[in-house]
Amino acid sequence: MASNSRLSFQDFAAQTPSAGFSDWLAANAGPSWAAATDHPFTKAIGDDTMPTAAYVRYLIEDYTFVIDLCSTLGYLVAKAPSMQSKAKLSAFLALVTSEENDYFERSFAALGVPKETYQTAAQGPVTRQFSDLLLQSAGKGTYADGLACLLCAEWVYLVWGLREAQKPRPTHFYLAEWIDLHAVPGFQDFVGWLRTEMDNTGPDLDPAAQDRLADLFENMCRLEVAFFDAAWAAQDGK
Ligand SMILES: Cc1ncc(CO)c(N)n1
Repeated sequence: MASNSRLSFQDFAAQTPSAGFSDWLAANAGPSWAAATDHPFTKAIGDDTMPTAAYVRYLIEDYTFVIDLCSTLGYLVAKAPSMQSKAKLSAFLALVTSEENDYFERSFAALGVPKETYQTAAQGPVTRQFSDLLLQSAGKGTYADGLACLLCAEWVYLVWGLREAQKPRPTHFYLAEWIDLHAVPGFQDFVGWLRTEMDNTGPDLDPAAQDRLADLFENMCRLEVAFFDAAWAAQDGK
């Protein structure tokens, strides 16, 4: 929705007093939010119907994204206003650089992707846009700008992860563990904290800054969709 036709946070909060700033961001992103969280790629993970070539394409792109995600978290640790916020963000950074990195290494080994390939892969156009948006927002924007982008990326993954976690786990460990990484209580807590942090930060911003965050969040949703599409849509060809 263009910013001139969007429901302002003030009007949203007046209509829905129980909702927070993060609810406004997701509601504003409407169709893109739904397309990202319901993407067929995510359902194929849980249904164990993922074509191997599509998952390999996805994982190689995602590893380049995750490296940039770690840099983004570094920017946010620097900009976070309190020790508590720095602790939450750096704990997540520690997890991504250890447990999640280990997941990638084991998955690439199982899928026969050599180290040289995934460590030096050039980003495709969608991943580059995606990483640029995250890095620019967190690096050059305000703490709230970077937070809005990170919230979108992690919340989208929590929503599909929790939904797919209700199905029996796929047999391939790299599919099963990708669901669990995004559905375990620790990840639920982190996304819950991101929402609370956004809910505490957003309402005090001026309306122009609030609109900027809504644009960032919506653009992130669109890029999440494009990211899944890029791995998924090419599957017939390869
Ligand atoms: C594209 C993308 N978005 C979000 C996440 C969750 O960190 C991820 N791994 N990849």
